[in-house]
Amino acid sequence: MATGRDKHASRSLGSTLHARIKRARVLMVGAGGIGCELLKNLVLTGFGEIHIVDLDTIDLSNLNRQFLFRKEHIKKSKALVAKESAGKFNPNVKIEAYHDNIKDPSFNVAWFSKFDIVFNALDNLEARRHVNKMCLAADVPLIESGTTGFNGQVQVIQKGKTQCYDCTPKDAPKSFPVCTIRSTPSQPIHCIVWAKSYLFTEIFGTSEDDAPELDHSEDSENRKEIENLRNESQALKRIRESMGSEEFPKLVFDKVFKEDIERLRSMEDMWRTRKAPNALHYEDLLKEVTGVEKNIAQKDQAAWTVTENFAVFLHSLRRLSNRMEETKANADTGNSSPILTFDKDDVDTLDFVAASANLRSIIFGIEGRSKFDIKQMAGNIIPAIATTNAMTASICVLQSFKVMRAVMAKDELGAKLKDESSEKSSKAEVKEEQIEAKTDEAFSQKISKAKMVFLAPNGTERRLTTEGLSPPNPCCPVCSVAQSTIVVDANRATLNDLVEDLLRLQLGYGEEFSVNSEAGLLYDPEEDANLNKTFAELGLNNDASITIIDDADEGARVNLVLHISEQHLGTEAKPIDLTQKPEIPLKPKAAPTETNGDSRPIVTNGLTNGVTNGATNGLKRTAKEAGLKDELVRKRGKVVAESDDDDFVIVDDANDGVICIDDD
Ligand SMILES: Nc1ncnc2c1ncn2[C@@H]1O[C@H](COP(=O)(O)OP(=O)(O)OP(=O)(O)O)[C@@H](O)[C@H]1O
Ligand SMILES: [Zn+2]
Repeated sequence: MATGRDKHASRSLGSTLHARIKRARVLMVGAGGIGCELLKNLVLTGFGEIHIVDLDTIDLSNLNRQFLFRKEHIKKSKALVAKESAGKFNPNVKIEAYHDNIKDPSFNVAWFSKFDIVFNALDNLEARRHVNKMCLAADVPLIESGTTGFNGQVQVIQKGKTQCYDCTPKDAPKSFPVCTIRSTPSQPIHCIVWAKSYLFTEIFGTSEDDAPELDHSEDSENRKEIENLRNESQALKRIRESMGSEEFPKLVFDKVFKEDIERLRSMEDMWRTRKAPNALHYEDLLKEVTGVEKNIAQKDQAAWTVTENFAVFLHSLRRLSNRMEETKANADTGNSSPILTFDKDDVDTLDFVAASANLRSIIFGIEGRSKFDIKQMAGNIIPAIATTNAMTASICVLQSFKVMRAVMAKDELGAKLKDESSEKSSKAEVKEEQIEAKTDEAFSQKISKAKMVFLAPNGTERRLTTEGLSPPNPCCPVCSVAQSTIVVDANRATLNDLVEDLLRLQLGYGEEFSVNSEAGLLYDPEEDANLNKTFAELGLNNDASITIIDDADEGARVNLVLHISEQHLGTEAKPIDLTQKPEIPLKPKAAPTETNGDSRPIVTNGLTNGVTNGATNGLKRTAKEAGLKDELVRKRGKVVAESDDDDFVIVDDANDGVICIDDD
């Protein structure tokens, strides 16, 4: 019988569901904007055991919405502080915190399978995809959520029953052709991307090729210009070597704001339909720079003049160069040169990018932007809205009740059928598989009540819409796959053993297929350099998985995911073997999923908390169409305790009203 602190939750949910929730073990990945809200909800609902994983530490800019954190927590682990703060709300809940990356191999399939539900509260696609994959492998339900500004989204994912995170394509990342950025900018964003992904990285970072904003797909059409641009980058790299010297700022300035511009200007064809750029002159600007206000860089709302930009450029370049020199001097290993990365909250890097972007804009006759605007644009910032995170987190919990009901239905029916089968063993023997099928049916029925929920602005109001869950996409490269475990003696087994013996001989693969690890391609017919390497040399250790993609023209099979179980096998045994021969169905013919040509769905770059799934029109429907009931607030006293339907009732016992939220 629930008492005290449990009473409200128990009466709202019904004592059976609430009792199960108290025994539930859940995992929450990410303790940021959504995570803080979600953890508070989970703790107050009474989920018995909550594990939190977050790799990050608390930053000043988190405090406005991540309310479990205070000023004194800055630089401390998000996971640990979230545990401390939320633990105080309900001492009956056990919380475990890990300051770690969820992709760490210690969080393996066996670890994931210990949870009843996993909640994603992440901000990037890569981590989301990883958790999606792990939950599929461990057969644990996943509640995926994301927000961008006023938009929020929650998706329930269950292996074999619903779409997974990768069943639908994601929006392509925002990128620009290299030539637009390097030769023919026409908008402020082009100059900002140039300053951040080209100039800054060439001088202080690694290489421009790493920048996701740069799209190289049109390179072959502009071969000559791309060659010129490559030479320019090389020349800039050489200038980088004189960092710290007196003439360094002038060398950089003359290179990128004068010489490169004069070269571009000389290409008359380029400027027939565009305004030609005008180079800037260092000496002219230097003469005027003494007149610039000292604190100009702090005036972040104003558009700076050319001289003001020049002053901020010089000053930030000096600060960044000094930092590089200091890091170099303090570095233990003298060989590798230090690098800096752009961070919107690192004022030196922001000043440099803002001033450089504006100087380039001036050259190309493009309107300048304030430092404040550039911070938003360069940081891909869509402001995080605390209320969106709070609403989204609460929807996650409402959906988790439906999942828990499905888990309960399965458990209860399973126990009942097992009892029956043991009691009346000879007469009404219920076979193991029949029990499995029946309990699975009970689970499916219940989980079908879960919904995909969208939150969107509607004028000055917020609108919630729902959509039924879709079945898995039969062409999904992540969930519509065959899986198996292989035992591997990692020091003896080579990639060739896998390709020739296991895949070709035992499983009948033809010529056209590829072997891929999380890190990328290991083998295909054109890439055979790794064949003689052992699994150990390739870093394929225990719990890693590899994906075999069948590229046969006819009769290609679905992707095969092989989980590695590392074992020392005697020298007389094969160094690699299957534990069980997997059934690998053929790929369906029609391919409804749009892909980018390498069997991976098109992806978003996961801005802010990254709305989870771009492929829906759910936001366009009205609340009525979506089946939302008008009557959100009901009369006091209508308590749905012990009920098995899907009404959620929040009961306020203090005689001041009962609010009943029907989320069907
Ligand atoms: N691979 C990962 N493993 C563990 N935690 C992760 C991983 N990737 C992201 N996270 C965490 O997910 C959380 C996402 O929260 P949120 O989107 O609010 O991000 P933030 O960095 O706190 O804020 P913002 O990006 O808006 O400045 C962050 O705390 C982040 O550290
Ligand atoms: Zn899928």
